[in-house]
Amino acid sequence: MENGGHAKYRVAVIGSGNWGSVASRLIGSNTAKLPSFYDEVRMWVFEETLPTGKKLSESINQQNENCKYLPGIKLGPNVIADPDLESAVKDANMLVFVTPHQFVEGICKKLVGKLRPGAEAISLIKGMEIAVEMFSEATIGYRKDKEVANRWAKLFTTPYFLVSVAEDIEGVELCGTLKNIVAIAAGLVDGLDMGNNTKAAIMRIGLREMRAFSKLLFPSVRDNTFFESCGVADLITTCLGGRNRRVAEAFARNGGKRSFDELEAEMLHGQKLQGVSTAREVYEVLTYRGWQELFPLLSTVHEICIGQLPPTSIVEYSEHTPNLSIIGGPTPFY
Ligand SMILES: NC(=O)C1=CN([C@@H]2O[C@H](COP(=O)(O)OP(=O)(O)OC[C@H]3O[C@@H](n4cnc5c(N)ncnc54)[C@H](O)[C@@H]3O)[C@@H](O)[C@H]2O)C=CC1
Ligand SMILES: O=C(CO)COP(=O)(O)O
Repeated sequence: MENGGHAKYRVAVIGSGNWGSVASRLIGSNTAKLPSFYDEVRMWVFEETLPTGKKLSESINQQNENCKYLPGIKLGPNVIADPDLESAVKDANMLVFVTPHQFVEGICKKLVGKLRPGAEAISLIKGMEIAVEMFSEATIGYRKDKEVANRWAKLFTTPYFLVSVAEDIEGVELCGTLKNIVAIAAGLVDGLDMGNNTKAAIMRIGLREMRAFSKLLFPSVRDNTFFESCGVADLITTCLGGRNRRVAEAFARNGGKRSFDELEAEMLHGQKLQGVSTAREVYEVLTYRGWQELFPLLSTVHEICIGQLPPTSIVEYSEHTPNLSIIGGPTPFY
């Protein structure tokens, strides 16, 4: 019998970028200790050839380290890189999705019919400095089944990484998604040397728009979710230190003359920005629903990213947007 007659869980991580590698290390450290999990964690690697000519997956397995996306950090002996998606997931009953969001659809299509019956999945949100074991935290959103949510929390929790659960899948997901747009706005403010007061204002307005947009789309979204780690804490950390912020700062310093794509490739060496594409996707929703004027910050970020407005518009949008008093004042849904 497995685990004294109780179910035993096998984990596969789908993705091996910066956060994917951190997550695999964290999970591997727990599965090695917890009897209800198999030790081995398979990490699917989107295969790349390194400048040395070696395959990334081979290098990870030889060095026990992802030299491209998380250099200098050992992943743990039970983390195995696997470039074959089907082989990586075939025995797993707990799947951790952690790829840039633009690749998820293609990956899911390839997984159709390949998974174990009853396999559960989670999509990861936030937490970066934990690779060097600095204190951090995260939130898991769930619907109804708290026992399942708690099992996932157990898989991730360590003394330096605290994981809580919130019964609000949409709210947790939207926090993690929308804050990347606000981080672009924060980076623009940095690139324009506008200082901390302006940046704090942008973060506050951004948080309000995040909450309002989430609640308009999904009335079930809870206010409290925005005070969890996935909300205000994730927003602050991304606006202070993240990749979206950093590239947006460079974009503003270049007066918007070099594109985000170009700066991403130059500055991130294969890592991917999420804020620019998310801003576009959210803008499509805003346009479709006629909500643009209600969300001037979210709209303006997209218009700046595509070169329709200059970076300075991030603090000028109130002049362009007739309905702007809404940002400062109460509305039915803010
Ligand atoms: N890095 C962080 O601090 C955090 C990241 N996240 C989220 O985790 C997700 C993954 O981000 P990271 O692990 O940081 O990735 P990353 O940005 O460090 O690396 C990009 C990854 O995409 C892969 N890739 C490139 N082309 C691909 C393709 N065609 N198909 C599939 N994969 C491809 C690369 O091999 C690499 O693994 C993103 O949605 C991100 O927003 C969430 C929380 C924290
Ligand atoms: O949470 C993150 C991505 O979703 C991390 O933020 P950055 O990509 O801005 O570093």
